[in-house]
Amino acid sequence: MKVFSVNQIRAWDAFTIAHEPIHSIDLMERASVAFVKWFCAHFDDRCPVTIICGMGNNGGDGLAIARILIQKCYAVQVYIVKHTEKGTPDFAQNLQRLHPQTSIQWIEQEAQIPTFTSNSFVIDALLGSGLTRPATGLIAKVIQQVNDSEATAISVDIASGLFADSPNAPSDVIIKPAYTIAFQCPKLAFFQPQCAEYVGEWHLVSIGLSESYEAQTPTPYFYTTAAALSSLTKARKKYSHKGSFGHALLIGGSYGKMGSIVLSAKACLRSGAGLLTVQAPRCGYDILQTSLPEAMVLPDWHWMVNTTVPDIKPYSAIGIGPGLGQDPQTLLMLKGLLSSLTSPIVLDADALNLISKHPDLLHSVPKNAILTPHPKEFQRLLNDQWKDDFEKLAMLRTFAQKLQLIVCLKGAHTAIALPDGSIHFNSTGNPGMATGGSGDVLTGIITGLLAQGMPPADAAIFGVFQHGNAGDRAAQKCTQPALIASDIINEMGW
Ligand SMILES: NC(=O)C1=CN([C@@H]2O[C@H](COP(=O)(O)OP(=O)(O)OC[C@H]3O[C@@H](n4cnc5c(N)ncnc54)[C@H](O)[C@@H]3O)[C@@H](O)[C@H]2O)[C@@H](O)CC1
Ligand SMILES: Nc1ncnc2c1ncn2[C@@H]1O[C@H](COP(=O)(O)OP(=O)(O)O)[C@@H](O)[C@H]1O
Ligand SMILES: [K+]
Repeated sequence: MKVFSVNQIRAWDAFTIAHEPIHSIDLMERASVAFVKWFCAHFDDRCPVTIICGMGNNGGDGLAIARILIQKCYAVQVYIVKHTEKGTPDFAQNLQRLHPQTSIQWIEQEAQIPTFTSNSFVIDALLGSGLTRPATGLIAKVIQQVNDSEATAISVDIASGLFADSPNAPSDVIIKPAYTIAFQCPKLAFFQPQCAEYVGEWHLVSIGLSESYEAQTPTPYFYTTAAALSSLTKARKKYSHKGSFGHALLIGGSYGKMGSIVLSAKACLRSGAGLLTVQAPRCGYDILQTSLPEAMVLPDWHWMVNTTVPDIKPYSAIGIGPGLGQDPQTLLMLKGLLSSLTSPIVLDADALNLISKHPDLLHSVPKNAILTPHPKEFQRLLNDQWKDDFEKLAMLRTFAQKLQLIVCLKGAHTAIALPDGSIHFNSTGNPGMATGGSGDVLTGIITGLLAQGMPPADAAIFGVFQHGNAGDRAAQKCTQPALIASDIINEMGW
């Protein structure tokens, strides 16, 4: 799914209005009906609903939502903040459409701001994607009052005061909703850690905007959905054999850190690789052979760390990094490996940290190599610091484009930057996965997919998605706090 900027979303609305064709007031109705459908499916009519409206189209949505909820027997109180003389035409029309007996209160001064009770829902329709400056004055006071209350806030399209495509200042006043119900497509802000408390749990509702506009309008940003990946899962042919599914090589582990490479190795096999060889220091030989009899082991002559450049001819993909350590001899091995590469590679953890310490190495990383840093590792690779998450994203994009690499910046909504300048935000995964070893599992999965011949960009996007999916299934079984990396492996399968 494409992620559009506010300007593109506005053009998308206009395109739909002109080409469907549909009146803008009817499009607003469609949006409001979609919001109410979501709301009624989640909350019954026992709790009072307060709707706070601005005078733009977001406020117009709020008024239409009020009308539809009243028809459905919800107890609704409407407040309108008079922040301008004249509302938009669709706001005005929806105000007219409200039943004369609807309880409407205009807020023209601070004393008219209500207190919001803890058992109520506050539907936030003050400001939407038309935000041009931070919220101030009366609107900011209303937002503050909502945030100070214990009411459950639900934002229409986007939290009031939150910029969709650019960073807010830390002092900006923004609704902190429990939920955001966004129309048609997510906003860039939904994927930024710094916006988390201003987004809450977000859901998309379709309002039937033009499919042809979506298809023909370019954007660097995408949101990965299961539907978009369905063509990547292929049934195995009846006469296929282990040689049909590639031979992966994983290099990692060091004394005290053998668990990492064991986790990667298990995940690699579960991703469907036909054969797996693990190169590890000799101290890991018994550990690997015992814990994972399905894998072959290539013991390094060194007892504690990896030092030997492997003969890479037999392997269709290589993954290096989990538990690797940063011994000077390991560094030499990594240098040798990078200079002899012919197959696709995943670089993770200490392989990335070694490259950070020896930045010249970055230039021997081949095109389309997949790097899987968490934010700290990425910051070390960049040797630079970002001001905010939007700048981090821009830096990620430039880095991947300039070096022609695939970079999976891990975390909630892992951002996968491709050499073509696109960024793909993941839609699966949960905070239960914030536990040691989860990243090692991902390295194994992507290496296994590469070994089977999946193109690197697909392997990164599909692997990250399936890793999160398995993590979600695991969390459902054992709860997020109890989840450990092995549970992700046990839930793998697609
Ligand atoms: N046909 C459409 O365009 C549709 C629009 N929809 C709704 O329309 C919203 C966007 O509507 P608008 O573009 O009218 O934008 P808003 O409803 O966000 O209102 C912005 C208006 O307030 C002013 N404003 C901006 N920042 C302000 C601030 N900090 N303090 C006070 N006033 C401020 C702007 O100058 C503008 O006039 C979407 O978020 C969505 O809720 C939906 O109804 C779907 C269809
Ligand atoms: N809050 C979260 N939501 C979703 N996924 C998460 C979250 N925290 C961590 N993860 C995922 O778990 C993995 C953690 O990787 P990493 O930090 O490298 O861990 P480790 O080095 O311990 O293996 C990444 O794939 C990341 O996307
Ligand atoms: K809003």
